[in-house]
Amino acid sequence: MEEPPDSAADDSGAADAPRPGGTSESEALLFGGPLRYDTGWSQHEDAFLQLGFRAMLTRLPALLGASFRLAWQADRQAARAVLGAELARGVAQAVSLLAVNSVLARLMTSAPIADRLRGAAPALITMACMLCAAALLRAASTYATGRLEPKVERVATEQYLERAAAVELSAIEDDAFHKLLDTAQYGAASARRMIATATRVVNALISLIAAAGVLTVLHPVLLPLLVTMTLPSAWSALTIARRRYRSFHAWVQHARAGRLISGLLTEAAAAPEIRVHGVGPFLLRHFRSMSEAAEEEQARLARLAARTGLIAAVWTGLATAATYATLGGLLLAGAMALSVAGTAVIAIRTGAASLDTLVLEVNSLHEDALFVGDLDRLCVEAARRSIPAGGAALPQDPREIRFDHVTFRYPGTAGRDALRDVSLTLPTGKIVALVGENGSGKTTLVKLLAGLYAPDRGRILWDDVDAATADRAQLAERIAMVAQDFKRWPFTARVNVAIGRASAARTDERLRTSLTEAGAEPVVADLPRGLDTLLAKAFTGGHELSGGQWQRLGIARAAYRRGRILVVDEPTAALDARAELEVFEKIRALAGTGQTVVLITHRLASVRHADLVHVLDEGRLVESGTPEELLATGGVYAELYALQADQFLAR
Ligand SMILES: Nc1ncnc2c1ncn2[C@@H]1O[C@H](COP(=O)(O)OP(=O)(O)OP(=O)(O)O)[C@@H](O)[C@H]1O
Repeated sequence: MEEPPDSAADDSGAADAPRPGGTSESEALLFGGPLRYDTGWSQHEDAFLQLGFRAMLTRLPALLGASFRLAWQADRQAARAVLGAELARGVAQAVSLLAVNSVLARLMTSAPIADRLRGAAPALITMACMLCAAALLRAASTYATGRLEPKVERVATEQYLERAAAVELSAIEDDAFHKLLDTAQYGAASARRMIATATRVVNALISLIAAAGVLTVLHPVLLPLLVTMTLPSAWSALTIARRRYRSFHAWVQHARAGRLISGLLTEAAAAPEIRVHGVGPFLLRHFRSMSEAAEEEQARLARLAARTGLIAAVWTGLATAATYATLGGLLLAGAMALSVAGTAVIAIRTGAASLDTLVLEVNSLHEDALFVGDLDRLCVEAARRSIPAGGAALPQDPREIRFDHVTFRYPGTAGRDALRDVSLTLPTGKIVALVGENGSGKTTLVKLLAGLYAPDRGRILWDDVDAATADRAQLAERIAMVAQDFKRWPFTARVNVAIGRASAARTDERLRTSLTEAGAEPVVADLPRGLDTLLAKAFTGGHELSGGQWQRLGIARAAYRRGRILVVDEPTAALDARAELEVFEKIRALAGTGQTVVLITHRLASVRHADLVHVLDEGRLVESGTPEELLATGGVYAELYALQADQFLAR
């Protein structure tokens, strides 16, 4: 639906970014209201957009420097080759222009033609040599640029992915950060383009300096005329590029929503519901509506680009006429020799072409730099929001983990806290169950325990060490987690288990033990290629598992991790009764080996074996105790327990 602009000079108006003004009612329905176009980053954008032509030229050295730095980072040898070849090519072009001047001067004398030709021969030979050298240098530069470009893109993409993977979970869930991720993803492709553009800028700059130098020597009035001829295209290119960039930013979330809908239509997970519930036409309708809004914006940009281009063309025409009229005037007044006028025409044409190229390429460079700027901003923002490195060491064998008056609300959510003033202990080496109705805060509590979020108020203490000051890598090291929606990696069964500790060397023994601990051996035994079966149906040879089978692999993954604290969130939701019993047996056995188990489940019969139960209700801790104590007290736990038991007794 949308791609980044690829050239500032592209005046076709096929700009990619639609305008949110066209958001249709149906989209509003789909998204529960008009899409919110966050302006969190717009101050930066505006700063870029306010740049005029002069400011753009002033920024040129910095832009060229940035391109060169990128190239240097990616491949020093190729960067050196490109720069050297382009500089030498510019010099060759300048020398050949001077040679042209010399040829014309020799030819336009009153000497006999043979003498004139003989006189012009050295300059002609120089010119031919320079043209050959320029062609060779161009080939060298093309080869080196071709080698350099993909490397630059890879380095920039790696930078993007590395930073994105290192930020806190709260950043990944933040829509403003997502918008930045969206725009910054084009930074890598832009960085790639900047290399070729920068080489063209360097080249055009050198030939322009040569042409301008020659013109200034010929007649001082010629240089301003050359500049006047080129100003209109500069203005037009800059105006169009700025419009495109502004539009791109305004529409980036709309475009993401459009991609999301089209992705849903082809995604395997949504396929059954699309077919049974007939969701296809509904999604298609919204896709069309959103695309039409985007098309309107593209048409608007095309209309404006056409108008701007036309104004620039008229202006250029007038300036060109004025230039040639001036040349004619100078000739008529006898202020200029015919040979000089001939060289001037060639120099004006070369100079105008170079200036034109320069303006367009600087503009492209500037536009690409805006996207690379987005990537830079992402890096800065990601560094600000990255998971901190280092910190206090956690106790080797803590006696307990204590939540001390912990209050937490998800960032950006209005309404109630997910956890409110919760104080509880998780004794190590025991099975602790968290119980409560949907939305009571159980999953939130374990996410805080794992360091995925920090409390807004209160502390989480590992003995006496506050987790907020602790080394996060060490904290993560201690935790193994089977989340409710654990990732079903589209890799082999082997990798799906071993990814629990991706940094460890994979050993078959460790794999087998983990599979046994999770009761997942029969799952693997049933797979056509055992552990080497690809668990991604969309690929050749791929195989799909049932929900319960996946769940056992998920538990095997957590077992493989060997974290001191095992968090299992609804581990048996997809398991049949026999498998459920078996899994709880295994979990109990893990606690027997000294591992702490934090168990979240709605199956209260399974909670009976827990050493301690904490009951949450609307984010508050309402009861704590052993299952027997809680049953005896007759509180929330006893009530929920009785409700479930009644279902078996009721006829
Ligand atoms: N990522 C999130 N962003 C914003 N709010 C969230 C997020 N995850 C959960 N919540 C909200 O926090 C509250 C507690 O949710 P939580 O997932 O901790 O409940 P739970 O007890 O685990 O529920 P369940 O039994 O349904 O799994 C709910 O009101 C929920 O809407």
